[in-house]
Amino acid sequence: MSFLQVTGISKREEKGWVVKDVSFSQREHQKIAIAGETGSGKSTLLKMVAGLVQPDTGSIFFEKEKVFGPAEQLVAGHERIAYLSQQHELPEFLRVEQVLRYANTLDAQDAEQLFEVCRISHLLKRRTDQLSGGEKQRIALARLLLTSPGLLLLDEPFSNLDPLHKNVLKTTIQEVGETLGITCILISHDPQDTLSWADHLLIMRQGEIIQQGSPQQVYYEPKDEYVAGLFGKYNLVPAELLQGIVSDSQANSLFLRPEQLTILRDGRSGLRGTIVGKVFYGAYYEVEVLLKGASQPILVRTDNAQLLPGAELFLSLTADSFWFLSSDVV
Ligand SMILES: Nc1ncnc2c1ncn2[C@@H]1O[C@H](COP(=O)(O)OP(=O)(O)OP(=O)(O)O)[C@@H](O)[C@H]1O
Repeated sequence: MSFLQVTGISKREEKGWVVKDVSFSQREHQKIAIAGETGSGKSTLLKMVAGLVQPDTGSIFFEKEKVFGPAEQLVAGHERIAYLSQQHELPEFLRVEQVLRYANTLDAQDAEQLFEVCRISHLLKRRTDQLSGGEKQRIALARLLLTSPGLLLLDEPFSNLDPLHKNVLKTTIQEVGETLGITCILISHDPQDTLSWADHLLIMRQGEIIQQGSPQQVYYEPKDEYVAGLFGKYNLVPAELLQGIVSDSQANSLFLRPEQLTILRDGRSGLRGTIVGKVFYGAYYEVEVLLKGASQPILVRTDNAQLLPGAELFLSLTADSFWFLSSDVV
């Protein structure tokens, strides 16, 4: 049996199913991220895994033992599973070291290492009302880790953090896995967080897991436009524009991320088009190209600052393989 085995769990509230027949498994040290639109059931799923919300059906086994819900035991939760919520509440007007001392189950050396990993060693003498949001979040994380969990569940840990604090916390979470050997599941809205960190992604919609796979699979081969849109911009090139370029095109449209197209200024082959718009994003430009015969422009990523609206060009496809999607709007 897996490290974590979730089988057929569901949760119903007044308005209907919030989580519906969800099953997945996790190996020790495997990094799983959950993505999905707001209200798709991500937090409820994670709280059921933590033993904080009672599932209506199904079972959760962690390290071969059943995880009981709050209706099945006196104190909600599981002592080896830690859940870091979006609202990181710390007791007020205490020194950080006092807050941490109450939670500590580690010896002094291990606790010190943990404070280093969480980058809070310099904050121990501060009072909890003298901390930034990012510092509070790292202390709340350290407080959970002091209980030596085997599984750490992170529910939108980066929400409300500025880029600087977010980067520190991202590095911290990376090191929590590597240095302390703790297995994590992370919920995040931001594709940058999930794609770069996870080994495996679970995509939720209306309480169900609708796709799962590696970040590369989900990013380049999304099941539908809902999944595609969760991970950034994309193009659907109609099959009729691809004749002579992609031989196996079906009735569906070719799915391409903006970086899977290359602009050839002096080309003679590929998809012919005209630049109709251009936006600067710092590290790159995004140009809108209206293909010959198309009604909607497609997006192409480039670092060429010289390309201006009105320029005619050819686009070559740099995708390793082709992925087709129905272009029906979901
Ligand atoms: N205790 C509850 N009672 C009634 N409805 C609930 C309860 N908890 C969650 N819901 C509803 O279930 C749905 C899923 O909520 P959940 O918080 O799990 O989604 P989410 O994907 O984590 O959303 P977000 O990204 O906004 O945090 C929402 O429509 C929410 O309003």
